[in-house]
Amino acid sequence: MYGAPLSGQAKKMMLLGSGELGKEVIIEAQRLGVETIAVDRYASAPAMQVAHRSYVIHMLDGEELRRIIEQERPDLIVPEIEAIATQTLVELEREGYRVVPTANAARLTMDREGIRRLASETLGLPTAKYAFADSLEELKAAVAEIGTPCVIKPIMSSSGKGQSVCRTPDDVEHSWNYAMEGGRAKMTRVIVEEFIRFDSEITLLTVRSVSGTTYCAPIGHIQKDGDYIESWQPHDMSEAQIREAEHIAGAITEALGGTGIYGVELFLAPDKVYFSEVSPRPHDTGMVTMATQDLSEFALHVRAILGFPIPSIRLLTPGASYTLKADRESAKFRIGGLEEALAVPNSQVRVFGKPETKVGRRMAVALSSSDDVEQARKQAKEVASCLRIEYTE
Ligand SMILES: Nc1ncnc2c1ncn2[C@@H]1O[C@H](COP(=O)(O)OP(=O)(O)OP(=O)(O)O)[C@@H](O)[C@H]1O
Ligand SMILES: NCC(=O)N[C@@H]1O[C@H](COP(=O)([O-])[O-])[C@@H](O)[C@H]1O
Ligand SMILES: [Mg+2]
Repeated sequence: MYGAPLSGQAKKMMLLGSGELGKEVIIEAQRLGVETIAVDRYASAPAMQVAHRSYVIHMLDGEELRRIIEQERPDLIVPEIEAIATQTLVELEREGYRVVPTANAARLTMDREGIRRLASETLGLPTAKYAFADSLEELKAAVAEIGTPCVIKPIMSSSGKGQSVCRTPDDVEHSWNYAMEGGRAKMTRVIVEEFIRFDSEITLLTVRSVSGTTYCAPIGHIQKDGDYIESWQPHDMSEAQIREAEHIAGAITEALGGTGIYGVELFLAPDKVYFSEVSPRPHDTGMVTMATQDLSEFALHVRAILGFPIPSIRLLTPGASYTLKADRESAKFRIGGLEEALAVPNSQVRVFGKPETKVGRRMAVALSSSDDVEQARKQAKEVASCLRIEYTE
């Protein structure tokens, strides 16, 4: 039971991170009458444009984070990105605040080391071989141990930032410099991972709610330079692969605990399913669920974290998503081609409303549905190809 937004008796949700995924979370929360507060490092972020209030703070600064949380006293603190002062969230949770799904899940997934050690060393889940390094010298030794090709990533980064494939020992220095430029926090540690030659990769959206643990139909996706380009649902998998994928997703989400949606990323190799990483929140490749499921991943997250039941999740149709990315930096641009894009049948577009473009920044996504998943992929790609960014400065 809760009162109307802004009445003083409302259920208050504070989102830490206000990008395209958070925007949809806020919309779903408002559909259930929740008061919403959006926080991010820059003004006019997508979720801020639909929230009741917003704040611009440096979310890696524990003091700033605590100040805003104590001022607002939200019922739910919902991390939307990894780069947050998670130690402060752990303390606030101890003091009685509710962090989604748990402060410990946010802490462990904030850096690749925490979640990788939990998955591999504590739970014994299959992962690529890995090692960590804090300097170029250590990285050379780590690459020699793992072998080439290998993948090198800052331990704190997302959407492929600072990530590169190291093909020969001669590439190590370049990979190190690239990781140092791309990492989010002032952290120099990197992870080196064995390069997995997978046939395909998926996100298994896993929902933990009062109704138990439920798995959405697997989402296949293609990534370029560590960032997602297109996704589709369902992805064709054998029974054995589905069983193994659900086993891995069940184990990692059980260990992280709490309620909400998790995006479990898995690599499908001919004879093995590998755990890659997990988001304790909606996943970018899961935007496709806005076109395919009765409850999108955002609706599921909100329902689960509010403690409401999720008796069923229905895949209504196969579907696909395809991203629109910027190719230069600009604060003056327009997004065009919507007339042509929306003329493609069974298709939709989400324009995120980000105030600035950057090289590789995701600005919009095309969504399509069809009885046939391959047809849906073609349509989504066609829709995205109609969209264009016109830079006016
Ligand atoms: N060990 C690996 N072997 C082969 N490919 C890999 C490996 N690690 C990562 N990749 C490729 O790079 C992509 C991005 O990697 P990863 O998910 O670790 O990065 P990320 O920055 O956390 O991305 P996001 O935040 O978008 O999930 C993977 O989806 C996969 O396509
Ligand atoms: N893979 C993670 C992911 O997709 N996160 C989404 O991108 C936003 C940041 O975008 P920006 O870097 O363009 O500001 C985040 O706020 C989240 O919505
Ligand atoms: Mg990933």
